[in-house]
Amino acid sequence: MESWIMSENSKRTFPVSWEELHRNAKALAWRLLETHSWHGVIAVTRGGLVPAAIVARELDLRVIDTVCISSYDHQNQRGLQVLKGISADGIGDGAGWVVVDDLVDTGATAVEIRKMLPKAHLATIYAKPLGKPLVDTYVTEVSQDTWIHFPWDLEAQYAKPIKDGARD
Ligand SMILES: O=P(O)(O)OC[C@H]1O[C@H](OP(=O)(O)OP(=O)(O)O)[C@H](O)[C@@H]1O
Ligand code: HPA
Ligand SMILES: [Mg+2]
Repeated sequence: MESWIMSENSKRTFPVSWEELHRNAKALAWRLLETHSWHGVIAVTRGGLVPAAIVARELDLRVIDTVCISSYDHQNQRGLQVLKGISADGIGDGAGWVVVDDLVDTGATAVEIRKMLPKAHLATIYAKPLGKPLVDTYVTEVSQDTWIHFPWDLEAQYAKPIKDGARD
């Protein structure tokens, strides 16, 4: 179930459950099915790994490559590092390939992917306004001041009652 909380740094916080992530990744697969017949999936690690697995399963794609890009330490953006480029042969400019990431925020990662794979189709589950123009397909837009917490970064724990100010 969706819920919104304000964190200490006054960003909106949007925790996403496994179920919601699965549902949204399947929604992304439906949109991609309508767009094209794909050669394969390129996952942007690490956040794109789980969404890419779900998309690959739904579209029956068995060829999966990764690009490894890192630019945040928790919520702090720093210099973007490309840790690994494309590995598979024959991907070329990316035409016919779908690149899957969990979200686009400022768009810095998407810009880097466009440099590597100018003709690839870039798909994310979530999109914030700054990065939205850089992706071809996404499922859900959230505001720029929202921080999305993905299920792999969460654990179940005690939550204060709403009356005590924990939630909106
Ligand atoms: O649009 P941007 O401002 O570039 O932000 C989006 C990127 O940031 C996160 O990755 P991160 O660098 O945190 O690495 P991770 O996927 O390993 O968590 C996220 O998974 C996207 O790839
Ligand atoms: O909102 C976000 N959530 C998780 N990782 C991120 N990386 C950039 N923005 C985000
Ligand atoms: Mg990432």
